[in-house]
Amino acid sequence: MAAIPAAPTMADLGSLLCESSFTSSTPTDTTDSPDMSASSNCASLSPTPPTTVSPDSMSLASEQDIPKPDSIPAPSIEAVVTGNEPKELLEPEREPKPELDLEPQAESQPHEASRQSTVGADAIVVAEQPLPAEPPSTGRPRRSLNSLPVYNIARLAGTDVHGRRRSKGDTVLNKKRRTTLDAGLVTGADSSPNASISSPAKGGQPAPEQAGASDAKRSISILNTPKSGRITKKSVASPASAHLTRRATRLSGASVESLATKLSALSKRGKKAVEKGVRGLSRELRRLQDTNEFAHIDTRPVRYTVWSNGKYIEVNPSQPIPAPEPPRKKVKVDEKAAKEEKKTATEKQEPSAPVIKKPRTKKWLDKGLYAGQEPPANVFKGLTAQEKKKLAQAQDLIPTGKPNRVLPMPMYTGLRILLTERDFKLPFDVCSPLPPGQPKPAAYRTMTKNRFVGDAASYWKKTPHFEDSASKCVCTPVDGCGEDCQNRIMLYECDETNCSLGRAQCNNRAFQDLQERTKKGGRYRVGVEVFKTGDRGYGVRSNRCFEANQIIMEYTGEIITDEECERRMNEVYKDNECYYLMSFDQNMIIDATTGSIARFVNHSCSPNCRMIKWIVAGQPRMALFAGDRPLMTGEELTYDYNFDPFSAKNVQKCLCGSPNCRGVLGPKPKEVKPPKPAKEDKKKGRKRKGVKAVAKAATKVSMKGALKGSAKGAATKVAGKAKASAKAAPKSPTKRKLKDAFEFDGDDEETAKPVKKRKIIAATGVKRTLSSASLKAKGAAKGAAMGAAKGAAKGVGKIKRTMASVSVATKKKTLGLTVASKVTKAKAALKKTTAATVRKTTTTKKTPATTTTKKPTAAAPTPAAPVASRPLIQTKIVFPPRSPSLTIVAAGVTSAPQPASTTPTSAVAPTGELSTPAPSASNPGSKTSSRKVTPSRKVMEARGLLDVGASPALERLVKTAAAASAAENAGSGEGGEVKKTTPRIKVVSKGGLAKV
Ligand SMILES: C[S@@+](CC[C@H](N)C(=O)[O-])C[C@H]1O[C@@H](n2cnc3c(N)ncnc32)[C@H](O)[C@@H]1O
Repeated sequence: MAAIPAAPTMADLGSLLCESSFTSSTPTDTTDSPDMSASSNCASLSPTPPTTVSPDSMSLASEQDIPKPDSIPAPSIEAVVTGNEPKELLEPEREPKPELDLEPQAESQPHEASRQSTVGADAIVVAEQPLPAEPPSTGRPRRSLNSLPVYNIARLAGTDVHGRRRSKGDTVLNKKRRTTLDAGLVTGADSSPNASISSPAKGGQPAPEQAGASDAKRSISILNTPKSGRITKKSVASPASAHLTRRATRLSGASVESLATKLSALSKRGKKAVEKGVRGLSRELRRLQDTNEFAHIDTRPVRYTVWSNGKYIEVNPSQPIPAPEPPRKKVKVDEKAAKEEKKTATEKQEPSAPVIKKPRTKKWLDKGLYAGQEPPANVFKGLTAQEKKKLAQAQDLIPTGKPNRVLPMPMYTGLRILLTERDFKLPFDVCSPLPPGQPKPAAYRTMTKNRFVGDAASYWKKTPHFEDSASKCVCTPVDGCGEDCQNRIMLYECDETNCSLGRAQCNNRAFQDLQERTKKGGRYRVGVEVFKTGDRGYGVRSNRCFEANQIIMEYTGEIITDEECERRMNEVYKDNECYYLMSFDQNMIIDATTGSIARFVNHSCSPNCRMIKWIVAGQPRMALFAGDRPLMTGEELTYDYNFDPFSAKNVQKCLCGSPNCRGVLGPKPKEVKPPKPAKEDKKKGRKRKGVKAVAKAATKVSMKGALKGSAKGAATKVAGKAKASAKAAPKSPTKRKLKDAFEFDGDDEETAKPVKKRKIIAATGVKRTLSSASLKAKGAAKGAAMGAAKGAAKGVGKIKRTMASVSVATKKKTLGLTVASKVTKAKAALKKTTAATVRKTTTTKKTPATTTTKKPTAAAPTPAAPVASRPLIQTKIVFPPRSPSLTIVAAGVTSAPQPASTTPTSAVAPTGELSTPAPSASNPGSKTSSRKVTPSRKVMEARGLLDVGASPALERLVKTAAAASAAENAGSGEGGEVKKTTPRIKVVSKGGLAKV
């Protein structure tokens, strides 16, 4: 029978709709039931459009037994384009039982929703039950079947929303919407190939019908199953369901032909009918065609309608869908705890007395930043004598008694800052350590206190310092062991045994301060930390601020003898790259290989710290002190090693980076520049007027006289020696060995020889210099009237100045020698001193060294008796020969003074070199007073040693220096004007120790 494609057939529309808009909602699971998967289908899904609008079964029936469509009472399976079809378009309504709503699953397949919107309708495939065994013939001509209104234009156009059935309360739509098939529940039905909608086949339908029904079932199954889009392998594999599979694929994701395309395939009449319906839509509605609402896309979750064991179970739509419960965590509940909780909960529930909440009152800080720190009742308490003096003068600073509650100054430091007129720095007390995780040096044994090893202890006990440190200073509470404290000058720390002042008044207790500061520990109190430098291994930095001259940390280690040092160098440390050996005292060395972190302090040619040796309670101790300027947080701490490399191969390149870097770790080769400073000095001297100028001139004359006089030999010996070496150094440094270039005379006799030679040369030079100088000093011959001794003394003074030799920074009352290493000879020490002090010649008065009469030794130009004598002592010691590889860090440990913490000295050379300590007055408390033997003020003034009107402090200074020089001479056995001075002074002369 030929197909009549004139009118849109039911199958066409069904096909169209099935293809375009439906997702399956079959009660069966195609995967579970292969039969079912292939058992239902929309008849119209057949690729070939059926010839009739009736379902396939019908068409098949009509094809086979040619039943008249009219005679068909009801199709066994009817594809209905649901909606509110106009009655004239609809078949006489048959109540489908059950009804399978093929609800589009907009949620899961949005693209289908869009297709649906295009088509604008849902479709319901109704499986009518029971199906008649034989469709009764309606008697209607078959043609009339073509015009059966089996499609719903309104539905297609999407206007069925507003249709009658809905307005009449028809809930079909709702049912449809909420109908889906629960695969799980249908499983039972799935097991039966004829279950559910396959029931029509049960009726023993003829094979074709059965096949058609089965086909329809398959179609439905495919359409309705929620997994229709996911065709299982089984279904795909089945050739019978191949086309279904394709359909399903198209349904699930293939592009859909537009409505117009579909319509074009319709017959004329069908087209007209459809177009009529579409045209009938208002423009607004047409615009809304694509909306979900228009397209009846329900985005609500799909409820399920189930078929269970052949029964249709309708789910109550009003029943809310229970939200899927999250998997419960298994919590171990302690029963007891649970019971208690219950109890407390019930107790809480019991009505209790209403709690009245008190309004909170804010607590205000009413005393400023330093709340709780009341100002001291007595503002003078805790101040030094000098500070008290100042405060008494500065009435403004004395509190009125009315406490300042606004923003008080730091209670115990503010006044000090004001009194010392120091700039207030913010933040002054802030500790800023390095963050954690810094590289750390290899583990080493630390030692917080020095320990004598071997013979070192007995060596020490033999030294004069051991006894002398007990000598009391004569400071008064007014001075408070300031700069003039004899202990301070001698570098002996005050304590109860050698200082009559109490702790509060004495400012010469640096090591005690250090101990108090650090005993509680903590980074701020310690104030320093090791850090890794870029190119010099480890170093030490400050993590807080330090005042100028403040003690920072102690250099501790094992105190060993020179012999032991050598042994260690040769045996223990022979492979070491770094040595932590510090020349300490005569025949004593501190080995900090086991020691404090001070050993990591690096060298700088412009240091910001000093390493100074002190005698504390009769024990030698060494500590790092801040230089003459305060140290800021984060600065690397350095001091001048005055490094003794001992041989050329041990010379290390200096990487300190300072502008005046000497280039190598070692003493400064150009330390002494003989003529230039002298010329400058002379020029400066000529410019002076008044008393100073006269004194200058007198000095020149006296020098001349001294040179001519009988005492000239003695006076010029030392000066000449120094001059010689100074001259020799720059002359031909390349021709000489490094040692010589560095002015290391060595400890043995071999090295002593060249010194003598140089001395001779130098003496000539000095003569020349002096003679030329004296010639220029016209009219200064009055000085010749002075005695030979005086002349000699003055001559020495002049020589010293001319050759940039020793002078005293009298203005600051500090004097002494700079560093001298254990191997540095007296001459080297002398030159060093002169180099430091020559820059201060403008303020130089008279050198106390001039008190020496006949034969000033190398110590003569260094007036600070105890301090100056130390390097001399060292130089005279004959050290055993060292291994050439021996490298010792020889630090300048003996020269710098330790000024009062509140009154920092400023006697520092512009280059940052250490200043020389000032000698103090003779110690009246000492066993052997030097008062009797020191020249009187008048004598010194007459000799030009002291300016007229000089301060008593300066007078004391010069006296001490003079005494030291005299002692030097006395020790040398050559006699002198001053025979004895303070018993602490021990000088060495020609290899012998002598107590003066
Ligand atoms: C006492 S140690 C100082 C701590 C050492 N940086 C360390 O890491 O252990 C002395 C050695 O440090 C090095 N050093 C110190 N200061 C230096 C500088 N300015 N330039 C080059 N090397 C320096 C030298 O190797 C020297 O022998």
